[in-house]
Amino acid sequence: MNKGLLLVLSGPSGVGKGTVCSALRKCAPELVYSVSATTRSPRAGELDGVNYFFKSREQFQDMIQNDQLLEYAEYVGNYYGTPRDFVQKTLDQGLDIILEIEVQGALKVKEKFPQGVFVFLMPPSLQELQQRIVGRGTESEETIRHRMNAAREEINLMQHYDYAVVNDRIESACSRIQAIITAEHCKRERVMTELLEGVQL
Ligand SMILES: Nc1nc2c(ncn2[C@@H]2O[C@H](COP(=O)(O)OP(=O)(O)O)[C@@H](O)[C@H]2O)c(=O)[nH]1
Ligand SMILES: Nc1ncnc2c1ncn2[C@@H]1O[C@H](COP(=O)(O)OP(=O)(O)O)[C@@H](O)[C@H]1O
Repeated sequence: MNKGLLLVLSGPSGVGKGTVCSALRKCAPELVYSVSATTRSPRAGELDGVNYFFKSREQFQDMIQNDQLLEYAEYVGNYYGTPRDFVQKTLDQGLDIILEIEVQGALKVKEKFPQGVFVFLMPPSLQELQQRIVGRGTESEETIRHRMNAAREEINLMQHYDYAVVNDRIESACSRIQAIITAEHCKRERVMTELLEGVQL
């Protein structure tokens, strides 16, 4: 059986990763979403096991020690990580899975899974990015400053990704990501066909 596609959606905080993922859930319901573990406190409305698995620092350290995370990173004072088993099981079932993670973690996944598809979500401008973070109203002024500094560094790492998608309009960003998924499936099917036909690659 063909393995599923591992899609990594990354980009600076506030660019709209969560929003685009929510929209993708509606227009691409066949995609499976990886739920991360984090030491950050839940925001209003966030549920354990749905938005994140909320962990203490000790619990998170245990997950690291027991090799339960595919990758993890410290981001603005908190740990975030991808539970490994769920990703592996989903791919083994031939299903596509999407990881919505920050840039350091994405680059670690790339080392382990170079066959993954790495998509960098870009803001239309840095000014618009700041407006989105401020507009969301979930962060203090100091955290916003940290996140904007992190964003500048993260955008510099865009060249390590397979695709850059501008999140100007949510629907457009979703369509672009869906087109990438379709193209990657076609590419893999073609490679498989050529291999089966004994074509020299
Ligand atoms: N490396 C890594 N980053 C993650 C993971 N889960 C979430 N993140 C990223 O951590 C950053 C902060 O997430 P969060 O506190 O929820 O803020 P928000 O995404 O800006 O709303 C974002 O860039 C997330 O994409 C994960 O499992 N691993
Ligand atoms: N294409 C867009 N146009 C305008 N606002 C957007 C767009 N995408 C996201 N937003 C807004 O930007 C803010 C940050 O989005 P969010 O999905 O939380 O970002 P991230 O998950 O990357 O941190 C939210 O208030 C969201 O409603």
